[in-house]
Amino acid sequence: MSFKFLSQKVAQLIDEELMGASGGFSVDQLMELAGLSVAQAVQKTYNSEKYSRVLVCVGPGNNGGDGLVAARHLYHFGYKPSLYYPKQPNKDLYQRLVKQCQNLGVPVYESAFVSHLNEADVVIDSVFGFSFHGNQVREPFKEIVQAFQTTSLPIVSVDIPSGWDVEKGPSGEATFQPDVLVSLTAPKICAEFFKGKHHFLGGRFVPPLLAKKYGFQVPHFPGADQVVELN
Ligand SMILES: NC(=O)C1=CN([C@@H]2O[C@H](COP(=O)(O)OP(=O)(O)OC[C@H]3O[C@@H](n4cnc5c(N)ncnc54)[C@H](O)[C@@H]3O)[C@@H](O)[C@H]2O)[C@H](O)CC1
Ligand SMILES: [K+]
Repeated sequence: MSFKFLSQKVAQLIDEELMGASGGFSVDQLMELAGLSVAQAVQKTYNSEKYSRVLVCVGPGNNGGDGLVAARHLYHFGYKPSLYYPKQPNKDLYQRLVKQCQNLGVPVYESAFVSHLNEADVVIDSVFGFSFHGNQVREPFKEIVQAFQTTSLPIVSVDIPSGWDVEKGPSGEATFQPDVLVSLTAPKICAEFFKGKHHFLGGRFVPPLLAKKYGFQVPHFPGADQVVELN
């Protein structure tokens, strides 16, 4: 199936429509399904024996929220997740998601990123999603993206490899290639520059009429899977 890639603007419009009066979803619901997709993509790709230590890098927006949800599911899937969360917004939803992880004994780190990275087997990049803008990554996230540039660990990027231009792709200080990309709702234009091993589509919540309105199709997801691998 040929795949339509969404522009940043359309991705934001779809997000708003899904969470508006016509869509009826709450952000909690979409984030829960998005985060579950990410956890399932990790489980399908990385064996929890060999890749048990998962460092989830959490950004300041909803992309970060997806990572918080994924961390919780990965714990229940038998992984040993930890959170690197250097800038925790004062927002009820994120605070509840962190609390849910802390109740499972998931460690939450706010500094010494590289030392925690060296303790991990796989890294989840849930720093920035489709609202990233500008060609400079501001601290405290610059350090994370710079480490993504040089680490030999497998990286799983949620929706957008963080620091990439949402449309132009690798740019400036973010030219790393994640092993896995989990596009949510539909791939964004930058996904055309993805050269990693596995491209999954997650976010199994798009009504066909909404997809039709924005000119894309929802592919067949196998059984009860929350992700489908795109070729
Ligand atoms: N329907 C869906 O597809 C859903 C997608 N989800 C996820 O939500 C993100 C988009 O979330 P949003 O809160 O709009 O923004 P981001 O998380 O992408 O990050 C924006 C955040 O980052 C800051 N920022 C922007 N540019 C920079 C920069 N150059 N340097 C430093 N900081 C920057 C900005 O201030 C914001 O705070 C989407 O990608 C999906 O992952 C939902 O979870 C579920 C529904
Ligand atoms: K990301």
